Amino acid sequence: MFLVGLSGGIASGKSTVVTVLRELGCAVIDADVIARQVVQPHLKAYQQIVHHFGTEILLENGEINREALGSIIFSQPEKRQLLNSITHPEIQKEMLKQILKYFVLGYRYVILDIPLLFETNRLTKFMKYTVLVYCPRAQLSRLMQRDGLAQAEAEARIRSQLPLDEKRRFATHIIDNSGGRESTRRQVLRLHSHLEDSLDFLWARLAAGTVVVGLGGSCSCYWVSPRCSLPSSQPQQG
Ligand SMILES: CC(C)(COP(=O)(O)OP(=O)(O)OC[C@H]1O[C@@H](n2cnc3c(N)ncnc32)[C@H](O)[C@@H]1O)[C@@H](O)C(=O)NCCC(=O)NCCS
Ligand SMILES: Nc1ncnc2c1ncn2[C@@H]1O[C@H](COP(=O)(O)OP(=O)(O)OP(=O)(O)O)[C@@H](O)[C@H]1O
Repeated sequence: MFLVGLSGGIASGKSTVVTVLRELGCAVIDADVIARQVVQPHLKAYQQIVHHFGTEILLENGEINREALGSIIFSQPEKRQLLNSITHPEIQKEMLKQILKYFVLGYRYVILDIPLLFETNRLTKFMKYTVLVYCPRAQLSRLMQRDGLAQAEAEARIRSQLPLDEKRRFATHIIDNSGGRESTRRQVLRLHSHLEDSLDFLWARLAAGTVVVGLGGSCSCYWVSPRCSLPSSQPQQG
């Protein structure tokens, strides 16, 4: 199995791209969703956040007030680093669990939607491909419209991340989401064909097979070969 990192800037269109990839049957792990799960009350990250940011960032029901926490961290870089240092290790642990789940299910590749993939660049070395969803000109207006933010607030959020033009340098593939949704969809279809055609998953399987063959003898060869010959990205039965 190989990993594909998908990233972009805030409101650059990652979720829009992921929706198409999911329709095509791809396995996608969404770091934003996991980031919400790991701060549920009574989990370790939640307790650390309350300890450092105080009970002022809680809603009446005890959950984290994301709007209040967002206002703090997008205007104060040192608080943002603090929040990242609390949440990112928990997010990465959960991502690893989900990757293993898809591996066991037989997926040939998994797409990891990670907004800060290029900022926390130690993750990129695990990715076979890195895809950037790019739309520098439309980003600000889409962000303001989607989240109902004033221009200054939206600009602060964009500034809290590496500029899209710098991220371009790290990406193996670019999806330009500056135009209409149909143009983006066509680019996603091309990316999907490329991933489906990729034989990189074979190396991991052959390596795993070699180890099993070495350990277990001839029946392990049978375990390796049928899976290698199946073309679909979908989980393979049996
Ligand atoms: C600050 C929080 C509470 C705001 O929550 P909210 O529901 O308003 O936004 P949401 O989580 O949907 O994030 C929206 C986008 O903001 C950007 N963003 C989120 N956190 C960060 C951050 N620490 N630094 C820079 N950009 C960020 C990303 O582009 C993300 O896609 C939340 O984003 C959070 O807990 N962030 C820290 C965890 C994190 O780094 N998440 C990003 C995925 S690794
Ligand atoms: N090609 C497009 N044309 C017009 N609007 C678009 C296009 N792509 C995305 N949008 C809109 O722009 C906004 C941001 O897109 P989306 O939510 O997919 O970005 P995102 O990168 O997942 O954002 P975030 O990381 O901040 O959650 C949404 O309101 C979406 O409907």
